[in-house]
Amino acid sequence: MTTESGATTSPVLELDDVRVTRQGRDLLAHIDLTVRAGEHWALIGPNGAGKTTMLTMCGALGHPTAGTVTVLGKRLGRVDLRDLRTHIGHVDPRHRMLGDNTVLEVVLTGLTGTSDTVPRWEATSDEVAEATTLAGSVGLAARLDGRWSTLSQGERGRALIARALIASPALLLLDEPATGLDVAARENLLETVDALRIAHPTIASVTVTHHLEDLPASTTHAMLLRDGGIVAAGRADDVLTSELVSGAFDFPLAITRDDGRWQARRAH
Ligand SMILES: Nc1ncnc2c1ncn2[C@@H]1O[C@H](COP(=O)(O)OP(=O)(O)OP(=O)(O)O)[C@@H](O)[C@H]1O
Repeated sequence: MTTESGATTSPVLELDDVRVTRQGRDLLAHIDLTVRAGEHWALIGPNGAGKTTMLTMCGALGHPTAGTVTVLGKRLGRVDLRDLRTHIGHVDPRHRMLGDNTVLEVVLTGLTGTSDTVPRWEATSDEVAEATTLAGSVGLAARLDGRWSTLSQGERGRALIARALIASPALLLLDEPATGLDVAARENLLETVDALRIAHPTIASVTVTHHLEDLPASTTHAMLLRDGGIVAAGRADDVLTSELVSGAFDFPLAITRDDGRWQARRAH
């Protein structure tokens, strides 16, 4: 992103020659990534390519075996992981809620960074107002009192996005946000993501998916991963081509983009 003065903003997230080795095997190697404010990256690759491992590094949930991860100029390893995480909103549809809290309570747990309400912690009236506004912005205004156990998968996904946003993160990580959603719920979710990117223009995001159909139209950049390595990375239209995506999935695919959205079919 370029500011009005023409200066390029400093990166929100930087991975420099990252390697992750587990049980003697490289799950990721030679990974470089720079994400700037206002950029929305898609991380795409087949099963086992290393997407989740990479999101773990982006989210400061673990240390790389080699290389560096820097979030907002702070280097992982030099500062406390928990400090870095306060700037990162991580939306994982497999998120486990401990108690059967209401949507409003779930959104407020984004302020305490916990998976349940904290005893004796009470939100201020401003915080409750903000949580209410955010729940409304993801289409949950009528479900504020709805309990987690009664929410649909799509509603849970949207509640988790509001939960992530309440901490005003610089970086939003979305781990397969459309998984398990029916087509209407997916379209609602993607519209929500597009809208929040307009409402929060400086936020940066990284979204993991196997399906190009699950990418919001507001995606600006993409990285293709295969076997723990980068196949291609850069502007979405340069990376999400039939040739490069076919290479990443080792399968002949024809990629089209219509009205901002992508589609992948077998190439004949
Ligand atoms: N702690 C670990 N120890 C050993 N191997 C691991 C560990 N975590 C992940 N792996 C392996 O690393 C590879 C990459 O896993 P990862 O979950 O990052 O891939 P992915 O691209 O997210 O896959 P999927 O699309 O199936 O979710 C897989 O082969 C997985 O089995």
